[in-house]
Amino acid sequence: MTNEDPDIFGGGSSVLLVNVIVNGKKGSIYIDESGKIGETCEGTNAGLKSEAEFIIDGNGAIATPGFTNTHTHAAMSLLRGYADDMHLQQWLSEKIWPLEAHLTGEDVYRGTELACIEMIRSGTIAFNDMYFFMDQAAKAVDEMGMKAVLCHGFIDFGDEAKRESEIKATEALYSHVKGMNNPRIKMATGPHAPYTVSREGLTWCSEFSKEKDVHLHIHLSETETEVKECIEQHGKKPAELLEECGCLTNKTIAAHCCWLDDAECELLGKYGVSPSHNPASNMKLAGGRAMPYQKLLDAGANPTLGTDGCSSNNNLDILEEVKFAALLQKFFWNSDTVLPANEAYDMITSAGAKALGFGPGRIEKGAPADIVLIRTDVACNTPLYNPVSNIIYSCGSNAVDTVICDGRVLMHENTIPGEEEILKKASETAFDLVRRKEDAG
Ligand SMILES: O=c1[nH]cnc2c1ncn2[C@@H]1O[C@H](CO)[C@@H](O)[C@H]1O
Ligand SMILES: [Zn+2]
Repeated sequence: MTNEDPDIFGGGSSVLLVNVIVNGKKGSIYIDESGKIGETCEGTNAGLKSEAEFIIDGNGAIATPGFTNTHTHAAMSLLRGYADDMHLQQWLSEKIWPLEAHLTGEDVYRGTELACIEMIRSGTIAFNDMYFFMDQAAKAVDEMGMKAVLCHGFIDFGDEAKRESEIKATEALYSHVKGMNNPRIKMATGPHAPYTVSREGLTWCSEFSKEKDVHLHIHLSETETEVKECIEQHGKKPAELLEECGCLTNKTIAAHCCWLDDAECELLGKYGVSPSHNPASNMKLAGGRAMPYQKLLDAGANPTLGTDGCSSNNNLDILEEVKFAALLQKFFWNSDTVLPANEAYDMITSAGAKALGFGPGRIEKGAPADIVLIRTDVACNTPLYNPVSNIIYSCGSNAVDTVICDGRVLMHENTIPGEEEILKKASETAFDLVRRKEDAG
């Protein structure tokens, strides 16, 4: 790749990608100033070449639609390696929540910047994020040039005063994101889970989402214990409770979904929910069951893929995650044909983009130019019988060379502007957070 001009990172320019493999053929892609794909064609298309402000020579790279991570807690990047090898409830209540009590907006800003670096490096262009101080997460996403759906993690534990403050935080995020007027950034409601949010809280979130036409992002049936407790407390299974509270729609993204039974899968299918499979987190926290991917797909749901946060993963590498997904599904359901490479690829491209409402997740005329170049002059892509197979089963994020989101180049020739400073600041911020917690006893 030839273009050395640092302005290539500025955005708002027309870009011609030449010498790439696009939709299975050698060709080129023209990106217009508005960040949309103008044309894709075979050959180098000299006509368009003269118009483009920047030309990126892909050197035979695979041009793939950028990837979408449909469940994470981006700023938990600061908690990477802070508490490992524990049981989920103990991990949350004894380690994670006490540390999160000391989080500041500045921490979330720095942690989200770090998360964006990691995601861009694995070819991710969009993510679905649940955390706190989300105005600061929005600032980081805006600056890093990615797309995101952001929600405040709404937890009321049945307490009315707490519920009121969570409602205020959700409304404030709505106004803030609306005021940013950035089409790459959306907000959602974020009822954390059926075991941390009351019926009233779940209902408020679903009504707010419908009224404002925004997504709803929730954890669902991650562990067997929470399913048992839900039945004891509410006399219903978790997905049934969500249906009753109006939380199941085609704008709902439900993370984990491990312990859903057949009838619950049918419910998610009926409403066109997007489940987010999080295999690394489920394996690490020993959830004991993999998401029933095939049942959800057959029922009409839109299965997608998420990494979960860096404290249960411990990275945000979607290429690592997608391989885990394809392998875990086969292993757990004892079927060597479940979740084949092309379906795993759909999960991180078209299905993910559909879940978050960020275009078709395909490289086609008129679509947002969300394009990733994956090198082919590397061992993991040699030989290149089947690009999709290699992307899912053999490529690591070290093969990701260039990342373009809405026509803006976020990484080129493996370089992301400002990366060194972002890593340094994130590391300082993380140690400072832990120090504040220890000082407070
Ligand atoms: O795997 C998980 N299950 C449940 N909660 C989680 C998981 N990972 C992170 N969080 C928690 O969700 C909240 C988001 O606002 C945070 O408290 C975060 O620690
Ligand atoms: Zn989560």
